[in-house]
Amino acid sequence: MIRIFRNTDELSQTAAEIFRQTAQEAVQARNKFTVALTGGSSPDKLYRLLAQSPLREEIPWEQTYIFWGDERWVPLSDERSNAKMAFETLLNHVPIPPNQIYPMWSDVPPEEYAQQYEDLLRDHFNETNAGFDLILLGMGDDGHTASLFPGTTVLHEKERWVQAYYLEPQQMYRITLTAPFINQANKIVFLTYGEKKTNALYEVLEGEPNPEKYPAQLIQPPNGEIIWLVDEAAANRLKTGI
Ligand SMILES: O=C1O[C@H](COP(=O)(O)O)[C@@H](O)[C@H](O)[C@H]1O
Repeated sequence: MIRIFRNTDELSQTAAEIFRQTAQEAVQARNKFTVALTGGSSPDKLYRLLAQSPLREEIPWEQTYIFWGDERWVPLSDERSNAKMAFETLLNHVPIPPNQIYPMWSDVPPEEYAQQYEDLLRDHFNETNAGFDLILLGMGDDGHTASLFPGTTVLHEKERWVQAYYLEPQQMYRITLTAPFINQANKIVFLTYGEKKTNALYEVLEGEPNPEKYPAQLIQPPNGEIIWLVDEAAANRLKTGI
């Protein structure tokens, strides 16, 4: 499903509403809500909304478990850290038990840590016997999502849930959930806005299949729901929904 908004306020408000509703439904069904956060700049407004009344009081934070879809391999104090941004805008302001928040740390070698994070996820989901209730994703101007960048070997991963690799153009390690694992989620919500994303959004949603160049095309949950929340600027070249 693609939903197009006039501005980022309306888009973020809808994303916050989906978050609230999904959390409440998951807790009702399993007494637990498990979500993977996205990094980058796109979720900033959403996170701030979730931390404010009335949504703050309506979300079952005590039963919420927070993971990340990807991370830049930097310490939590680094401005580029996806987790730092989420703590500052959201997690420091809501009553989630700290032991239910799982940032991707950078204090052991990245490949080793990727395996540890995968083990953590496998333990978590073995207990509940369910996939993520919700994965939030952004999309870069180049069509990457999470840390699934164009032309990288992680795009071909079939078995692993989490992988780390050196991203040469950015001269840094990245750690990311893999596409097959993301696709096991019950619900995936993309937040995509701004005219810089117009071309990539068109290619991902309506262009020829080419996930090597536009990795967000890999995100197609066979059993889950996928919702693209986009603004008019990003949707400018789309035929669908306009
Ligand atoms: O590097 C990243 O970029 C994408 C997109 O970021 P945005 O600033 O365009 O929203 C983001 O989804 C990902 O988590 C992040 O690591």
